[in-house]
Amino acid sequence: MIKKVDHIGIAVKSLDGALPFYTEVLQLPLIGIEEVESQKVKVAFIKAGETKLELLEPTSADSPIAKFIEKRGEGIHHLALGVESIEERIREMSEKGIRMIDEHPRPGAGGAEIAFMHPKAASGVLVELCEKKVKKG
Ligand SMILES: C[C@H](C(=O)O)C(=O)SCCNC(=O)CCNC(=O)[C@H](O)C(C)(C)COP(=O)(O)OP(=O)(O)OC[C@H]1O[C@@H](n2cnc3c(N)ncnc32)[C@H](O)[C@@H]1OP(=O)(O)O
Ligand SMILES: [Co+2]
Repeated sequence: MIKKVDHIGIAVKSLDGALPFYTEVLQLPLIGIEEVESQKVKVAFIKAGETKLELLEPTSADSPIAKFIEKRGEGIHHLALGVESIEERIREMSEKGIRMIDEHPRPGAGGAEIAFMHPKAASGVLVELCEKKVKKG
């Protein structure tokens, strides 16, 4: 069911302010930066050995990241688990009575499909299911 920890999401006020610690101090490679409009975030993926760090900057005041930072300050935001057949995984979770934020996958960064579970279902951890769609052809 779960292939790996795909990434750890970290809420930051600004990518410019947060990136140097990871890329210069820790010397971790920056994979890329992209905006995910539907989630109102700009994200920077950083390679960290077998997994990735995802720094998330809010792109509007009503971004979930802006709300999170307002309430809790910068810090670890979510845990993203790599899965296959994300639609089936969501169905499985719902059948197990797990409270899902997303009943259907939504577009995520890097062409992934993502779906969030409610933090209450996972002892206060926001868990993201993430399926990397392999580009055909
Ligand atoms: C694109 C990219 C990608 O990977 O592809 C991404 O990751 S996008 C990443 C950004 N997108 C998302 O996060 C989308 C999913 N998130 C959401 O739908 C929402 O942020 C949410 C439902 C988790 C929380 O919404 P909210 O803050 O308005 O709701 P509430 O304030 O009522 O929060 C409900 C309860 O969850 C808690 N809570 C809120 N956010 C978190 C969090 N990140 N981790 C753990 N607990 C959390 C609150 O403290 C509260 O607990 P208590 O009741 O005890 O106070
Ligand atoms: Co994520």
